[in-house]
Amino acid sequence: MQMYSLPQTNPDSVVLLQITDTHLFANEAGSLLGVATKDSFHAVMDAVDAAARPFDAVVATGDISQDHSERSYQRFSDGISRWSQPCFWLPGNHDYQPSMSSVLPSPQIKPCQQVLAGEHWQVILLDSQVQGVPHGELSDAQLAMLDEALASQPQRHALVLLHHHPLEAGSAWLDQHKLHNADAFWLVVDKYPQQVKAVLCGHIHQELDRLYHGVRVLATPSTCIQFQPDSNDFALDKLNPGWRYLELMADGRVVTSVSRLQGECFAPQFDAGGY
Ligand SMILES: Nc1ncnc2c1ncn2[C@@H]1O[C@@H]2COP(=O)(O)O[C@H]2[C@H]1O
Ligand SMILES: [Fe+2]
Repeated sequence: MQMYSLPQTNPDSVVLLQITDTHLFANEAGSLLGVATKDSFHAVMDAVDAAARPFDAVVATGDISQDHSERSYQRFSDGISRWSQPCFWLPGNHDYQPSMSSVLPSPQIKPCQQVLAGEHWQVILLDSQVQGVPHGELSDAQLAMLDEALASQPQRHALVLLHHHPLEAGSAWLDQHKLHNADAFWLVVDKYPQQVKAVLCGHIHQELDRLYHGVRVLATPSTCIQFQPDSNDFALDKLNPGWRYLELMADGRVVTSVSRLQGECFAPQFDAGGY
């Protein structure tokens, strides 16, 4: 298990910026259902800069690329190089790990599964990808890694990151693409009820904040298209692209909020194709 230590710059908390489901293409004009994903990603980064809220690291929770290309990962890396903070990423169902790892080693993007975040927290990054299909599954090795990371740091609060949602989010079409062995995941998490404070996902392209097994499960809007909550059939939402801040407090609380681009922008075209 590769580990990285993120220094505590503020005595009260460590702040993470989550960016998810950028769905970038090699082609800079590449679009998903009419949304040019490079442009929406850059608009999100511009809005993060305009907000001027300090953060200690970026976490990217999968579907970084839409087309498997090395160029799309380079595009992500080039984009976030405007920031000096380190970035931790994990794969989603659309990612292609040989291309992802071709961007590494990068001075900014750290290939690690365990981040010791300041003095009080650890962030654990899981790979729930099953190559070629939209649903997720955690291998025995990933489950063992989660167990080991939690067992190794009993004094630290834990934030667990994975692409796929480990619960029913409420949309039948999306819930068939959830983490299929969620029960096995929760069996491990349930062994550490004092430690795991939150689970953070991407994949569902919508905001979610729900208590499950006594743990806060969070999901976050994509930087491109949004899926409509509680829709049993595939449906796009008109909400704007977004991102999330997570403030990991010394006492174990997670203070978190989602932000979105303002004004009318990046409206998807329902008949544009592209998936
Ligand atoms: N019209 C659709 N109906 C069902 N599934 C879809 C549709 N469009 C896309 N998907 C898949 O559902 C996945 C959910 O989010 P992803 O970004 O992983 O990518 C999506 C596609 O793989
Ligand atoms: Fe996605």
